[in-house]
Amino acid sequence: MPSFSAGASSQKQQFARGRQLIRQQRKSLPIASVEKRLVEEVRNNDTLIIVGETGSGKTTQLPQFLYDGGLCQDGKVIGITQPRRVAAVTVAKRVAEECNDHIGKKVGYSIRFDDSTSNATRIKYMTDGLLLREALLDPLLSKYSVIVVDEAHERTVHTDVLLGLLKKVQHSRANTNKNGKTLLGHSQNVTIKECQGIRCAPLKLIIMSASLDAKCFSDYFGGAKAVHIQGRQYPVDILYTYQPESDYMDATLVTIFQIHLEEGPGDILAFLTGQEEIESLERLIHERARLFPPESSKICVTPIYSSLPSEQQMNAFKPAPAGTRKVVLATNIAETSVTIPGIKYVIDPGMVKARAYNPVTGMESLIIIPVSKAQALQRSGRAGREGPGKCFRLFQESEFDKLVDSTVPEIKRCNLSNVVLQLKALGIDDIIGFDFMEKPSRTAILKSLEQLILLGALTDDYKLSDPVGHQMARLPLDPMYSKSLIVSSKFKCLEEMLIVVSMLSVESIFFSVREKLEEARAARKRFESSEGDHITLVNVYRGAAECLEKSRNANAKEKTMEKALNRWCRENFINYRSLRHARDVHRQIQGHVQQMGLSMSSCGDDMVLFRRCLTSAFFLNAAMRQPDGSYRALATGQSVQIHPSSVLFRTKVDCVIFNELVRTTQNYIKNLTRIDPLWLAELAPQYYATEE
Ligand SMILES: Nc1ncnc2c1ncn2[C@@H]1O[C@H](COP(=O)(O)OP(=O)(O)OP(=O)(O)O)[C@@H](O)[C@H]1O
Repeated sequence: MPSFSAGASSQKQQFARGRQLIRQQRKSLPIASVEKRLVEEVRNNDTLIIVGETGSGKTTQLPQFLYDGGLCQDGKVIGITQPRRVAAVTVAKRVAEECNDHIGKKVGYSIRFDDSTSNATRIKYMTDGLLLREALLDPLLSKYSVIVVDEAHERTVHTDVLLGLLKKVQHSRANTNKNGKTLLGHSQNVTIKECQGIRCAPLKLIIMSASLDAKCFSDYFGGAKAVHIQGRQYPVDILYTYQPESDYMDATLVTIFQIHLEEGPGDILAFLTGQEEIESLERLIHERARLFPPESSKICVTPIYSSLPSEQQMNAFKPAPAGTRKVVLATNIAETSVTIPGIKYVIDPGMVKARAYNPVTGMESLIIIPVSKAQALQRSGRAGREGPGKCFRLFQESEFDKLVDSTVPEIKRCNLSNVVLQLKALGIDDIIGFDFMEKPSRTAILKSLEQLILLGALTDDYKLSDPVGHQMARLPLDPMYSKSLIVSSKFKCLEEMLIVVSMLSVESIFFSVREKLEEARAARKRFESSEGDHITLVNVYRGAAECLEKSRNANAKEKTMEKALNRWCRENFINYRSLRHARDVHRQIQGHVQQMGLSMSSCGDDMVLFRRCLTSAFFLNAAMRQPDGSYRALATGQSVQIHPSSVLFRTKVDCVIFNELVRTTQNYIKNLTRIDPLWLAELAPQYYATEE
């Protein structure tokens, strides 16, 4: 059938209709009626807390109001931080569209490894982690007139550090105004020097969310004013189950099909806890959908989770093909801020994967726990954004009442090494005395200081070491991974370590399907190394690189090469999405290490050298086999088991290093490599050597 395109005049009409629609939508948002008042409040208060229902227009409208109200004079920028990359990108694109402009001009976004701003950008969406990094170079954040910390209720570790830092910056800028000279940190010369002589207008700070405890934030900011925006755009019906659900995955599957068969048009958004759950549910949906007669309406599934490459994440935001119902399977990255077009139904099983930390042992792990009331509210708020919606909570109403109001701030349940390293790099020396909104425990801070000294990032008197500490602070990675790259450059195996760090930053490189378990096992055998998972991952990455090299040599175009890689992945039961993401991360980190001047080198087939290097980097995560067959983590004394996904599962190696501890029914260690226990004292004498 021939395809037709609209003529120029009809295109113009369509465009005008689109603009008209956006204008109407903006006008109908609850926040629109209080525009003047909000701008006034921001003028009159240096710090303001804004609370308003999900979808009331806070994230997209407030920055535009402030821009129109003249708060970007003198080329200053309004910065809006988001806890998640996907929100920063999609909201910025929407606001650019509302401003009838291209992204990167008046409105832009900046996230790690992806900057879409220019000198013309006045409204800048970014992740909170990125603003922290900017503060390393510009301690007064002098280009910003206003900073909006959005979704502050999430209390991610970055948000909490940022709040403490912004409080300090506000104070410093006020003082700079008076004396023309200020001091942000207590001891770092660079910071003092850079701040001298800069005169900045006071920094306006706005804390925003649909579900935050305004009093708690107001107290922290010296009695800051809180403003409540009334009203929501569309109603969302909340439905609960009559009975408790024992298997939330199965309950989600059943609910998806119940909606598909019984409810009117509209897309579905279901929240799961991680990539593995999402991929397994995706398969189950496809299997069940095949049982329907071919003429019935179709389902199209799009996953969205943090380790999915950005352009694949964006598929969730595209409309489903005509006659199809879109089912978005998401982790909590789609829980706040985002508007996914088409979504009318939300399914919330009420569970989330969260970080947990034991400050005494210093061990961090991931556990699946019930969501908080604030999270449940945010999830239901993803419906009702373009029309009335429904939220199916897969638990009883009485269970909802038992949920905690808000999640324990991440800063209280994570390893603080990264936070401490960043604060040190910002010139803040007294970590225990730092004005955190909620102080992490003293034990946790001391533990991380100790870890950073052991990793060589801090000197014995708690100063950032030169060059290692400074280099580690520049890498956007967990300190242990940053250290592994620096160490590997000395061991002359940076190439291999770069692969390992990239592959470890994605979930589930291997996959298998129930009907093809044997085939998958055989395929995996081709990559397996009896030395452990790290070398196995290197083998997979190199196998993929060889496949790409072959098609490059055959002069294939980029698209054809990707297709060949996709095929190779399928044949080898490798997760194509994860591998692509790993290649992406690889490219980005490679850029960083090259900038730092680390020399690229490969150990070739000398895997003893590489295992020694792994030992030297991850010595804090070593475990020894016990007579009963279990393992004991040497740093913490915890009893652990090898995870069934490891190539070393069911082997009897004496000593291993590992990268991850997962707590389910027991403590499992994942991503292991066999090492010689004698290497520990030799390569990490600061930790293992005993006095003679
Ligand atoms: N990408 C988009 N496509 C279509 N409509 C959108 C889009 N982004 C926002 N909207 C519309 O703008 C409204 C306001 O969105 P906004 O993100 O500003 O609300 P919010 O108050 O910040 O919500 P939340 O607290 O959930 O982040 C949405 O409810 C929706 O109607």
